[in-house]
Amino acid sequence: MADAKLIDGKAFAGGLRQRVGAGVADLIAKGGPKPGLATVLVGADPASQVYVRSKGKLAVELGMASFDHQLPENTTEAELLAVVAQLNADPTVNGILVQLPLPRHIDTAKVLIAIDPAKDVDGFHPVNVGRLGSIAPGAPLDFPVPCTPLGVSMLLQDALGSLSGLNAVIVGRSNLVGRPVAQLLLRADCTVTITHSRTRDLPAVCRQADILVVAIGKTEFVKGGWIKPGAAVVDVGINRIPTPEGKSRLVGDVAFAEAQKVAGYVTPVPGGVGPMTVACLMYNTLQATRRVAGLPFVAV
Ligand SMILES: Nc1nc(=O)c2c([nH]1)NC[C@@H]1CN(c3ccc(C(=O)N[C@@H](CCC(=O)O)C(=O)O)cc3)C=[N+]21
Ligand SMILES: [Mg+2]
Repeated sequence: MADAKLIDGKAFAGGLRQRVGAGVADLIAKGGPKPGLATVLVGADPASQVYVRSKGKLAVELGMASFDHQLPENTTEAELLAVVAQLNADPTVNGILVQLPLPRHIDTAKVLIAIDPAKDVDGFHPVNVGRLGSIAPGAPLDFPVPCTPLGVSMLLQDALGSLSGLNAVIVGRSNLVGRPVAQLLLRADCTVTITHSRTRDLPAVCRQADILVVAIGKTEFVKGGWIKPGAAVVDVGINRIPTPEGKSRLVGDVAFAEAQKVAGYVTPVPGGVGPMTVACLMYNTLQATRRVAGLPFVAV
């Protein structure tokens, strides 16, 4: 069988970013507000600093305002909640992203519920989780949807066209990825199975999948023999592993070389889902700004 087609997330994200940039220019040209994205990072984790910086940089490239808040590791929950309240009240801020994970002494759920749902560009507020959890098949996504799952569904729709009736198996049940991916694929009329660490005979369940989405956080966990020939495999994993030269490289949750021999489509790591996450954050920030300006929902 021929090797799988590569799903080029980096290229698709480039196009999406361009469309978002055009949407920002159009909004401002019509007298609308300049979209503003605030990122909040607690602590000095170097990888998190890189992500937050790249988000701020991209926002500015697309014509948005960027507000970066770096707080020390020992920030109290009350102090973080005060920052969130200040951003909620600031009319120049349309999107708020609190980088996760937060330090252990802070209650993440308490922080996420404090974010104004209209500014919740991660889609993690319970109101937005509930909207996605009760969406009708094919109904418009006219509220913030978690960025990585939104990116996954865009890539699948671009690669496969209609997803109607396909068997989708999701490996991983996190609130950040697995569950919202399941909701989006159910909306797209897939038959959805969510698997996890207690699933019996996981390889056999995976082999039923026309669409296999893997978000489990374990390096090269899914093997080639778990994949149905011709399936579309989306690898959400981002595992940083050391190289013999003392550097590090990114590896996914799927054994890529094996998958490539069996699958019909596969996303690479890096260059697959990761760039879509950041582009979808920009998309959500534009859409949040259009909504406060009272403009109708249009997908870009
Ligand atoms: N509130 C919140 N929202 C998030 O969306 C969020 C978060 N917290 N915490 C951390 C994770 C991680 N994350 C990534 C975004 C982009 C890439 C990305 O662009 N990856 C590139 C490679 C980047 C590199 O080389 O390091 C790629 O896969 O090609 C990766 C990871 C967003 N996250
Ligand atoms: Mg996100």
